[in-house]
Amino acid sequence: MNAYQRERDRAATDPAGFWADAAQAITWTRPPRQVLDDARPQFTRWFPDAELNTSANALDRHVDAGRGGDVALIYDSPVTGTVRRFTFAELTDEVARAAGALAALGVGHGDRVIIYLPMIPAAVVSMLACARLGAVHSVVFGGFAAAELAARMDDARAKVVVSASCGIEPTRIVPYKPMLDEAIAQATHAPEATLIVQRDQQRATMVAGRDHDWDEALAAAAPHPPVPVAATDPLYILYTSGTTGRPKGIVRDNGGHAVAMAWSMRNIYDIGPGDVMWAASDVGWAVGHSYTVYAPLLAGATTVLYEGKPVGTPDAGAFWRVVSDHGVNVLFTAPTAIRAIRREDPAGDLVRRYDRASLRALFLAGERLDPPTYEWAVATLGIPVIDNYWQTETGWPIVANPLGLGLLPPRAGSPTVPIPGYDVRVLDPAGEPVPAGTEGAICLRLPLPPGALPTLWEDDERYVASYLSAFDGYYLTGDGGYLDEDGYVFVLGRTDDVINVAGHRLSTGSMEAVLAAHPAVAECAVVGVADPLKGQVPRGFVVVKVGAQIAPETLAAELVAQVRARIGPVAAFGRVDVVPALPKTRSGKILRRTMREIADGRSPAVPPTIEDPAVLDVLLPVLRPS
Ligand SMILES: CCC(=O)SCCNC(=O)CCNC(=O)[C@H](O)C(C)(C)COP(=O)(O)OP(=O)(O)OC[C@H]1O[C@@H](n2cnc3c(N)ncnc32)[C@H](O)[C@@H]1OP(=O)(O)O
Repeated sequence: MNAYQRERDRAATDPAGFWADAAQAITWTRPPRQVLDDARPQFTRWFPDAELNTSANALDRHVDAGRGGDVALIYDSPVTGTVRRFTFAELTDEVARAAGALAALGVGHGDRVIIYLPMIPAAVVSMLACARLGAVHSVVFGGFAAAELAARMDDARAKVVVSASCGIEPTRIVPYKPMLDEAIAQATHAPEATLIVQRDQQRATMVAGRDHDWDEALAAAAPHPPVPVAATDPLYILYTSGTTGRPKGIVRDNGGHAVAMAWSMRNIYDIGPGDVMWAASDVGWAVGHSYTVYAPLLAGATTVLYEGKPVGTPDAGAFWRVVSDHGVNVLFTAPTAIRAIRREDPAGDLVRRYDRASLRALFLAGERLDPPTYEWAVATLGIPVIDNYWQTETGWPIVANPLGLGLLPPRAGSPTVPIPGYDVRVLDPAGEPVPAGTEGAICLRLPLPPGALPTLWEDDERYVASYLSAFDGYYLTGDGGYLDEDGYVFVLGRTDDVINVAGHRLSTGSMEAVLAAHPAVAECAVVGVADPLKGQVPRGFVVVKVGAQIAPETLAAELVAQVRARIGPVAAFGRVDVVPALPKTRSGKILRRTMREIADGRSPAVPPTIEDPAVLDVLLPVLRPS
């Protein structure tokens, strides 16, 4: 029996003992006596009687252990030409002062703080400052527009927003502050105050009495000590797209999260004190939360915060330059980033230009890892390339090849095996496990392990309806796939209308809501179609109202602009076709899956309940231009 099998079996047969041992990696202000509270099986709570502070575990603990001079955070920003290193002592001091500044604005235990920032140190600092106060942060990715930001402010009822004057994209300055002002104007629960990082590239106009300068506030603040919180208290809310337009507020607790992060660093990513981990994901995504901010610091490792892109800042060698400059041991990114690099540097000339001796493994997640990208990375880098499958909801890998426990033989197309703590089952529509090799719904037998979502923010009902109601006793991932006879997991893709664009999970429903709001649109559908770079991109199809006087190209341009303005550039919504009708079932359900299959060049599954098959014949040349 190998180390993986031993850990997997122990987590399955003795979860309390397994996670009690894992909890030893954390410093508790009140150690757990109870590991698992399963009294309400749909609402498992981990370490229900324990107390800790996550920020103290990520920072102060390492300073107290004499490692204050070790580097905690490297900020590398090719877009500003800056590299800055923070030791654990310096980062602790900065975070304590940021916590003091937030406290001076009235933020305390349980209050919500929205963080809308580019990839600058203030993003990491403000997340950890919230954690220090026992406040709940909610980071919103900068590529979302004002309406999306306002929706999150309202749902979280945020007291304070931390933001910046601008972000810096390779070809333009993105003014964040006007977007924030617009969101505050739209929100029904406007925050009481904001803390704004003024960047020299574009300074922001401040609203007197509401907006406070980040640098000045931190300089004036008294350092705040860590506040012990219940392990079950929320650490953060991270909104993610569901099938409807309304985002889901994924809740992460403090205790289970800290334990899961620490366990995963050692056993999956093989990272410990003194190592350098670089998760090249925006902190607005789950990978950024878990593996750019919390997990490396909890493990006492150095993390890299990169304000740049895989290509264009300045070229496709950027990732290997960062690896070489900072001695990165493990790089974690999304397949789309590797596809972008490969497209510009197919022969790997730029890869070979840099010393990558430190790099032990490349982890990839966020979307399906297509075989050509995997094979290119293996051949070009000559190190293990490890697919890992998880979700914003789980916060850490469900399926991976656990480097720290000893790599298992990889199998093409599989992210390998379920991680200890996750009981992965594939079910048929009746909820029965299917035989090996048979496709079905990928589900997780309850309870979910520590670190996975305990519920949705103030919405237990939606949590149950979204994830737990399809099959009694199981969490529904929303992905389809199969297990092979050796338990390797194969993930085939979403079974609902959620799409994945460049590793960003997006709702087609929210895009359809924007299209439907146009006065000339009678009906619409948005489907995700295959894209060689981004994995998927959304395509819109609209039917105009009888008598609407608008040229199709004008309507299309207006709709593209409106999706960008309402959802943001992250949607990558660039194409709308005006069509005479949409294919539907007799009960009126639009056949989005059939449309997607045609657009992707596959043989479409046309249900016998289709209302008018002739509609598909008319759509064919639009969906699949020859
Ligand atoms: C396992 C759990 C999870 O799945 S967590 C999610 C994991 N996913 C990820 O980490 C995302 C991976 N993807 C990426 O990091 C990016 O897509 C990479 C590969 C770096 C490419 O970035 P980029 O060239 O900006 O393309 P994109 O498609 O992301 O951007 C689309 C438009 O949005 C813009 N944008 C992007 N970031 C920001 C930002 N922080 N602030 C403001 N705007 C932003 C981009 O400029 C781009 O705009 P435009 O359409 O070109 O005008």
